[in-house]
Amino acid sequence: MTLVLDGVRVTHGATEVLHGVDLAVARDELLVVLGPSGAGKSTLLRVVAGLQPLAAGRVAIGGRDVTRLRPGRRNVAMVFQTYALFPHLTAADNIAFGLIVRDTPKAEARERAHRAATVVGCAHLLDRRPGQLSGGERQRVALARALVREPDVFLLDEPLSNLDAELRVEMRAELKALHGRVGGMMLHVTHDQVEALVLGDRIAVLRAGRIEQVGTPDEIWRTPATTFVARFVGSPPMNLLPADGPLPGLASTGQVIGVRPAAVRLGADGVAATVERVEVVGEDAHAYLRLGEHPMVARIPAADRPAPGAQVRVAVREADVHVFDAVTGQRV
Ligand SMILES: Nc1ncnc2c1ncn2[C@@H]1O[C@H](COP(=O)(O)OP(=O)(O)OP(=O)(O)O)[C@@H](O)[C@H]1O
Repeated sequence: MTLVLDGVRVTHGATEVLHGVDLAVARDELLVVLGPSGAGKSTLLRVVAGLQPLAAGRVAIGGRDVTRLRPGRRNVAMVFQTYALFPHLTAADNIAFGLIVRDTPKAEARERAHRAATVVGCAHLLDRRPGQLSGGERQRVALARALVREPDVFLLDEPLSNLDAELRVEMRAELKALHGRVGGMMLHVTHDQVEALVLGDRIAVLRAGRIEQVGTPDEIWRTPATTFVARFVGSPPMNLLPADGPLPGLASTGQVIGVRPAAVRLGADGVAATVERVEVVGEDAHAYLRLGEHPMVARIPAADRPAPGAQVRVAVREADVHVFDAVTGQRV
């Protein structure tokens, strides 16, 4: 079972929002679509769900061309950012709803709803209505509702974004564990790079309707294909400097060098820099430096941080340098 998008183009009037997207999701793969707001992530999910007409291209699930199939005939289930639960129905009825409308006998629907709720850890909440549930509990009910239909593809549209930070981290881990238990193809959309790195078997980075890179979290992190990916994944973002800038000899003219903040070393040797400001984030500090006209940020242990205004020296190991083409932004 695979999901394949082939040359998918979507237009809204004169605006093209997906420019010929090719993407394949393997059997039992959790693929995260990562990109900034407006990149076309939700549109991509809607394409798979059958909610979005295509200007060109095709969608196949398990070798079957579903491009022209109605949403109800595709065997996909979507979990929305807002959960979209029916407020007047209990959790049990919300979960069973998709089965009931497909004429599943009531007793069987209840039984399957209970099983799905047990898998996601909300079996004790089945008699409550959405208004009596917390955000995280609603999230579980929405997941159970998707799960109960045993879909070929799960589509998750920023399902964690309405949760507070602590719960988001907890549900993120649970979602990954859930996928480990139930398998199936999951397409999970987020603009949160940490979520993508933690959750994804692979990540597709989407920018302005085009896929910039598809790879494992490790590949995306270690070998970003473009300057966009390099800066979008990582916080603070990767430093980019011209090859003939303050750290010469690391690349050729016409190239850009990239250095992750954690790879910037402050010490006795190297290029002179001024500390403009310092942010302390728990054990870490982000030192915002200026090397002549070029800004640079270093991530260092908070205990070693210099004072604002201090003069420091900056060194970078060659092995830590990423090189990109200055014009195309592509990795060299
Ligand atoms: N019905 C529409 N008519 C015109 N433009 C639209 C329509 N729906 C979406 N768009 C545009 O298509 C682009 C992609 O939207 P989409 O919602 O897919 O982005 P996204 O990456 O999911 O963003 P976000 O993270 O903010 O939800 C945006 O520029 C948006 O303004």
